[in-house]
Amino acid sequence: MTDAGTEEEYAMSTTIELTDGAAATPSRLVGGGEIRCVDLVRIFATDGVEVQALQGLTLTVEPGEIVAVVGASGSGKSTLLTILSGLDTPTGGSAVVAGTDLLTMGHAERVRYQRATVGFVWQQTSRNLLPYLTAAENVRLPLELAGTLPRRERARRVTDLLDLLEVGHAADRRPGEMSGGEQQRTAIAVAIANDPRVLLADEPTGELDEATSVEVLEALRGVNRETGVTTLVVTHDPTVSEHVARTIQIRDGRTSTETLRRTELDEDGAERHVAEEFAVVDRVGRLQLPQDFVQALDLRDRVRLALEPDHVGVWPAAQRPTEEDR
Ligand SMILES: Nc1ncnc2c1ncn2[C@@H]1O[C@H](COP(=O)(O)OP(=O)(O)OP(=O)(O)O)[C@@H](O)[C@H]1O
Repeated sequence: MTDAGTEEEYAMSTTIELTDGAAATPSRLVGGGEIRCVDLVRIFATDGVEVQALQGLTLTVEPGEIVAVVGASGSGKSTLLTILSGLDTPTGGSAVVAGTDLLTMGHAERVRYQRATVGFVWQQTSRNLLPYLTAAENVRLPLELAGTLPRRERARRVTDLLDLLEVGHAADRRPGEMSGGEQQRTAIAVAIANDPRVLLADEPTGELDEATSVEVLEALRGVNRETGVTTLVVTHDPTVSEHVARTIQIRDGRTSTETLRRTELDEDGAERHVAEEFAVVDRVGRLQLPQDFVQALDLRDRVRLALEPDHVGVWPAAQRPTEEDR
């Protein structure tokens, strides 16, 4: 057998163990970023039992981007958002948002971070708005607390924000007198009142019906486009990917795959929506295959691998690839 033959034989018979979830870091994501988490770990210990809610999660969101993080129940979405909002501290790894290191910030910096750097929209409409204040008063409150905008400009700012979120008609209504969608759109106005650099939304459509959810997701997208605020939406709803250019899947406390959407013009000048799926590769080369790929080929335990000049082939271990496959 020639040397080349030996190499080919080696490539053909290489197998990898399919472990349950590999850490994730596409190399293009290891740059700067307005939100940057690297190998983020959060371990909860209750009654002597440890739960690893985040198991080395890596993700970067560039300034001005809107990104959705999607995952099943228990995958670590809320844990991630709670850390990014400064309400919880990770066990390990690093998390930097708008230049603030979330692992080392002190009390005063944390308060400043939560008041000025990030805005939040939570799932429970009741958590976002004070029930005894009108929509306009709710939006005005963070402006008064911050005190950065001159008093005479606050009323104009409130009107502009309510108009941007298309809830100007509800300015004098209390949350109990508004629909769920109107409440969440008002909540977005509250969250961006002080012009934060980053907007975080945790299941913002969780309590809404399908049509209203679309309305709220489009409102988030509109705000991102109009103001340039870097936006991270966390949800279990996979249809969110139709509303944002980048969706990151989270599985077992790690980012696993990404879907990128873009609009192209075909030869006739007509718009065509293209979605591409990427697996996320970490610094040591681990990647998670998408669950539907694993199921479609019944991949389990180990798979056959082959390195080709421009791609890597993956086959069920029992199947030998033909020249055509490769
Ligand atoms: N305070 C806590 N103490 C102990 N375990 C926790 C705590 N918070 C979260 N967990 C566990 O960490 C894991 C991730 O939880 P997390 O709430 O982040 O998931 P999620 O993706 O937001 O789920 P859901 O969509 O159901 O809200 C789960 O196994 C959960 O039980």
